[in-house]
Amino acid sequence: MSVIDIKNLTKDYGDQKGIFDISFFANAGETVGFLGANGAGKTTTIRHLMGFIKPDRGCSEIFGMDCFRRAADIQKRIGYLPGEIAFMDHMSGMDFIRFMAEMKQMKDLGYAGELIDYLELDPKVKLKKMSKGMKQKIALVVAFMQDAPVLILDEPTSGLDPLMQNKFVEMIKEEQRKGKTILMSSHIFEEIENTCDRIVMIKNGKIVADENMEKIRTERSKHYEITFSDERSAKMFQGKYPGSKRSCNTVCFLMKGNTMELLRELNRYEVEDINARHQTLEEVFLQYYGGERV
Ligand SMILES: Nc1ncnc2c1ncn2[C@@H]1O[C@H](COP(=O)(O)OP(=O)(O)OP(=O)(O)O)[C@@H](O)[C@H]1O
Repeated sequence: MSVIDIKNLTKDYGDQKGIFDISFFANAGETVGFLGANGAGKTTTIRHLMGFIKPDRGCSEIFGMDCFRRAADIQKRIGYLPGEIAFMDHMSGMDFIRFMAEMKQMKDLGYAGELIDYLELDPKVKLKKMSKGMKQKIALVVAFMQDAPVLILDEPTSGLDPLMQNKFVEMIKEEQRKGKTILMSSHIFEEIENTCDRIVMIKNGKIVADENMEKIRTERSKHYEITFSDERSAKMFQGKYPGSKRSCNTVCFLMKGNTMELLRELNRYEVEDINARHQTLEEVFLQYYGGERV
């Protein structure tokens, strides 16, 4: 059953800006990565889901409720992390967390306390004195603290250092174990690769890909970089692998399967070095969806 359902959603800001005829869903317990470059339309879509924007056409639903008409009901049931956080600067982090807890009619702040400790956050500091990363941690606490069944996270790791990004990935894995439905926007492939079941890609306000992560993982090729002892061998080898690229003695190419055949071929040359790795998610998308970066 789909928990989040977006159907033909359109918001036209003019000048080809906005989102156009967007449809996708997130099933119960699924983590969907919503990937796109700056200005692609991620925040606009997410703000529709939160009921902040009235669509020009189409609709979005969460738990079968129309996101715009039932905004108040929906917001209560969603852990939301906004892309840009409008903080009350005079408050301390803890004041803000309490304020948000009251808005959500939460009584127990026990889980919020656990999250504060986990994220190594000092919530006594005034918001106006907090760095971007500290504010992002506050936003994460607010999004996760009510243990909501649905999490909608707009660029959740923005401003976090690598250590905290790893901690965030662990937080997501814990939520997945609890069966949460998660929609998470990002322009960072690695973040999505490590956490999501499915990837929806948006470009210039339109959905250009909707792929199962497992399918991408099994279908991706390996990237080989082979350095030969001399340029002549590199040229001969390159001739047998159309599509490969050569620079001096080194040949690079993508290949799926057929490792034995490759080893037999390499056996005929003097090889100095072999480097093999899986294609990154970014490379897979560039291969399938055109040469432009997302
Ligand atoms: N209220 C608005 N009025 C006019 N144009 C808008 C409005 N909100 C967004 N846009 C435009 O719509 C497009 C999509 O913006 P959106 O914020 O959804 O992108 P995004 O994918 O979230 O980008 P980013 O990664 O930079 O946050 C952009 O060109 C933006 O300038």
